[in-house]
Amino acid sequence: MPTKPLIDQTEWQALKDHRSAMDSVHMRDLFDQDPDRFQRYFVEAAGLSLDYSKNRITQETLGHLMALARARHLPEQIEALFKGEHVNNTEDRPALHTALRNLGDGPVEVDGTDIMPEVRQTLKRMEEFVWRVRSTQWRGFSNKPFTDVVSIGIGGSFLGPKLVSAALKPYWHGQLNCHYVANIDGSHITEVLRHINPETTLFLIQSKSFRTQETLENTRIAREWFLHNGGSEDRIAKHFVAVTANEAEAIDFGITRDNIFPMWDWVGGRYSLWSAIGLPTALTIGMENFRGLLAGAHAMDRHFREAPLEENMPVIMALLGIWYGNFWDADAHAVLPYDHYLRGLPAHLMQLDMESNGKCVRRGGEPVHWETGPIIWGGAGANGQHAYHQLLHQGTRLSPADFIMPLHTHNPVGQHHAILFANCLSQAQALMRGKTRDEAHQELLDKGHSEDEATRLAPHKAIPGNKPSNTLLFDRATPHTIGALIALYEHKTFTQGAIWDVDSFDQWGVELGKQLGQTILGRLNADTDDITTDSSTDGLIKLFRKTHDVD
Ligand SMILES: O=P(O)(O)OC[C@H]1O[C@](O)(CO)[C@@H](O)[C@@H]1O
Repeated sequence: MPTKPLIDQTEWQALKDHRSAMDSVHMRDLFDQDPDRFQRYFVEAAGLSLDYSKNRITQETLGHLMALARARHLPEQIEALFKGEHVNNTEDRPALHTALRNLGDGPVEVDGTDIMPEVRQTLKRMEEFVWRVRSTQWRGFSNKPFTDVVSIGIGGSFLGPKLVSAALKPYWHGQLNCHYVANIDGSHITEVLRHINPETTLFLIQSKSFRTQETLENTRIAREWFLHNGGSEDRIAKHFVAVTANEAEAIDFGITRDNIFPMWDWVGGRYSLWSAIGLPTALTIGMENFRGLLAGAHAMDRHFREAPLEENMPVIMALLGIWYGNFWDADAHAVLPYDHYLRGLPAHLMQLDMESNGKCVRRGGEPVHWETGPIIWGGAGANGQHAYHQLLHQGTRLSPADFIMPLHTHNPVGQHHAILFANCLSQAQALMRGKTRDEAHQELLDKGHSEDEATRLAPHKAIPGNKPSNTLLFDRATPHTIGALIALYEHKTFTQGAIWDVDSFDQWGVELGKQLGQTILGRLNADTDDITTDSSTDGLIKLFRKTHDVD
C-alpha cells in the first residue's frame, strides 16, 4: 500500500512534465489527426458505455496515469476492498458494500466470519416484507392497504434510496407512493404529513446510528402526528419500521424488535442503498427489480475487480479526474444527467464523492500535499444549458463534466428524446471544439454584420473549447443499468481515494458542526451566557433569542 507521498513518486513527476508538453495541445487537433479517436477511447462494462475521447489525453497520458495507479498499488488496494480488509482504517473496519450485492455463492469474510448468510437472510426478510405490503397482507390499523410510504432519514440514509426510487419511477407499484423526509426544517415533514392519511401510511425510520438528530426529531413528530390522528401506542407496530445498526436505541425509541431490519458497521452510510436502507425503493419498485439493481452493481463490481486497469471503467474515470484535479487545477467536476428521472444523481454523488474524498490528511495522519476530492456539482440537462453551462463554455475555471444519458426513454413523446440526445451531444462537442475568433468573425460577416461590428463582437462569441467531458450511455434506465451506474461512481471514488492515500470511508469533518450545534441549541433555548463562543456566533444567538422572547 502507498507509503511514499504521492508527489514524491517518479510517476507523478513524469505526469507533471507531460502536462507541460500537453499545454499547447487542443482536442480539436487531436480529433482531426486521429479518425479512430472515438474507438480508441471507448469502453463498455455492465451495460454502460463510456466515451472518454473528449479528454485532454493521448496514449502517452494514459500510460503515465496507469503507471501512477500501479505505483500506488491500486490492484492490491482493490483486492483489499473486496476481501474485507480494514480499508476504513480510522474506524478500523472494512467497507463491504460490495458484499450486499454479491450474488455469487461464495463467502465474504469480516475478520474470519462469513457475513453472506446474514446478508442473504436480510434480503429474504426484505423480500417477505415487501411482498406483504405490496400484496396488501400487511395493512394499516383500520385494515386498509397502505397507500403511502414515508422514509425518514438523512445523508446516505436518504440520498441513495431517493435517487434510485426517482430513477426507477417507471417501475413503481401503482398503489404505493413514496415520500422522503430528511431535513430538520419543520416545513419538510409538515408538507409531507399534510398529504397523507395515518391509516394508510407506513413510516420507515432509516438511520445506521439511530442517533442522528434530524432523523430522531422528525420521527418524534411523525409519531406524535400518528398518535393524534387515530393511531395509538399498540398500533405503532403496524406503521413504524426501522433500519439500523443500533437495534437497542431503536427499541428504546419504541420500535418493535420484529420491525427492525439490520445494518452493519462495515457498510458506510453513503454506500448503504444496497442494504435494507433500500427498503423504500424496494417497496415501490418491487423486490425483483431491487434484485436487478443489485445485479447491475454486482456486474460493475466484477468488472472493477477483474478488468485490466487500461479497460477498467471506474479506474479510467478516476484517473481522468486526477489528471485534471492534480495537474490542470480543476477544482470542480460536473455531473450532467440528461434524464429527468436521474435528476437526483448530482446530489447523491455530492455526498458519495465529497464526504468520501474531501480529506486533508493521509491514512497515516500526515497532511496531504496534493489536491484531493473536487467539488461535485451539476443538474439535469438540458435545463442546465439555459443556466450554468455558460461557465463551462467560457468561464475561467475548469470543470470537467460527465454527460449521462439513456439511448431509449421510458416516455417517447414527440421528438423529445432525439432533441434531448442532440442537446447532450452538442454540448459535449461544443465544449471540446469551441469556436475560434476567426470562425466567430466570419460567422458575423456571413450574417450581414459590418466589419467593425464583427471585430467588436468576435471576442465575445469566440469559445475556447478544449474543455474535457465524458459521455456515459446506456440502453435504458433499468434497475440493472442504474445499479451499474451508481457502483461505477462508488468505485471511481474509491480509486481516487486509494491513489491520494486518504480514508474514503470515514467522515470526521462532519462531527464538529454536530458537537457545536448541541451547545448552540442549549443557548438558543435558555437565557444562559455561561458559554461564549465568538462575537459573531454570540451576536447571532442573541438575535434569535430576542425574536423568540428567550431573554
Ligand atoms: O444513517 P445515520 O446514522 O442516521 O447517518 C446519516 C448520515 O449522517 C452522516 O453520518 C453525516 O453526518 C452520513 O455519513 C450518514 O449518511
